[in-house]
Amino acid sequence: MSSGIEQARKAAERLEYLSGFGNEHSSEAVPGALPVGRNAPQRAPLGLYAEQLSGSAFTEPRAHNRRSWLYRIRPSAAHPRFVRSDNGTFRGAPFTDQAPDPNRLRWGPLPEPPAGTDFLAGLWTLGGNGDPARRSGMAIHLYAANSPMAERVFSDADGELLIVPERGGLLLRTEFGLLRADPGHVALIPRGVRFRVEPLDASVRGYVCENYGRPFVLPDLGPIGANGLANARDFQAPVAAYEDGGAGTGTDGAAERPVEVVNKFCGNLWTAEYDHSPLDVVAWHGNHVPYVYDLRRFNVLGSISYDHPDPSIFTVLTSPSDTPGLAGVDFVVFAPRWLVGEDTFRPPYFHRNVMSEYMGLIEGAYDAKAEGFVPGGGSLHNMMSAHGPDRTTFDRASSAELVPQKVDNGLAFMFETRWPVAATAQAMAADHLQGRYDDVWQGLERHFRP
Ligand SMILES: O=C(O)Cc1cc(O)ccc1O
Ligand SMILES: [Fe+2]
Repeated sequence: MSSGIEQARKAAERLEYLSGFGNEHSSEAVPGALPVGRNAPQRAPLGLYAEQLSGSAFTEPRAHNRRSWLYRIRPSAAHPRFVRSDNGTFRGAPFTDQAPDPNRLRWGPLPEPPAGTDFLAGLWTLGGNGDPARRSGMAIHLYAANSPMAERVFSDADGELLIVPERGGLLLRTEFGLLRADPGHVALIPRGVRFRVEPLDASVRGYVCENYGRPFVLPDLGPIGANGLANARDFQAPVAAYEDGGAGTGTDGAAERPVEVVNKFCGNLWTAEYDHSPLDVVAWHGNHVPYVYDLRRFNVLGSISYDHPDPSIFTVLTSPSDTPGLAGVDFVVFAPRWLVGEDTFRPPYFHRNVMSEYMGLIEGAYDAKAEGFVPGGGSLHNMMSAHGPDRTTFDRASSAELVPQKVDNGLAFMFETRWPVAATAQAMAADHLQGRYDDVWQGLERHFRP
């Protein structure tokens, strides 16, 4: 095992977390670092600089207002000029490489990248919609990496990042502290928050939803009641931890080393070389914070009589738009559950949807597809494209004996967005784009006997 992985695993052992979604959390890595009773005392404790990070306009209603106060060794303003750097395979909206494609598309997993590829270099954009300069829309990325972001840090001004590991665990070192995300967990890095990723395994892979729109929140529960779906207390925010010096330093007074800070801004990467790590926040409080969530804690609800409910019942997080019920993007999980519907076609039904659906698979299989939809791969069923069970699944489910059935052989998810997803040129040219996806719906025979 490489010493990088060993170090990351050691740091990821027994992490402490703060529990709850959207809370006013607070944390200090050094006792007394957090000011009491005010945000900006004349002199912040311990010689720290006070700084606000605003994730919403100052004046947004309380229910949507997001900001955190950070108490740091250097103010974020102390940085040199950013210059454009190569975007590589990490692309931003507007996605105009290709005309948006109405066809059903499916990809296999990303190939293993060259040795020395870190999370940032390993990001590969499949497509998206909207415009980060308008703070609306989303992008779908995959990542494959095998190296730590050793001396570099990333932040995304364009949106928040929902990271969905599929293979291998990640240690996320953020301005707010450390998070661990293994396959089956998701991690969220809010807009503008600086972080580094260190793999906990030799080769890591997964998905990222970049949400340019309003921050993800828990969906309303309506008649479901006060509990269910993703429970707020299962979201975990980090406790304060800081680097004093270069990236990876944790001790007081270590020599400051240069750190490359990469910022994604309106679709492009910009880089500046700092003379210290910007992960130097000793204490913080607020509600604009990163978090992790274990998808296995999702409380799956469904039909206990008949029919297959719409998958909105599986929404973990939603990014609302100005139209009630119409999400910029929903994050939906298909977690282990019982199917008991009587006289019901139990797998996902055939349908055409005004919303666009990107699906990925974290492990196992998905109950609408017998084969070809594999962990690390993904499918895109764009606005109004006809999709549903493949032929094998249709035949099987149409004649299955309807005893109670546990679906527990996989963990799939969906990024469902209000606008069509335009794929990037690299996604349409990729070797791992499956050429004959349409065939899964071939041979669905005519059974009509009037
Ligand atoms: O597999 C899909 O296409 C996603 C999906 C799942 C489901 O249970 C119902 C509708 C739907 O679009
Ligand atoms: Fe669908």
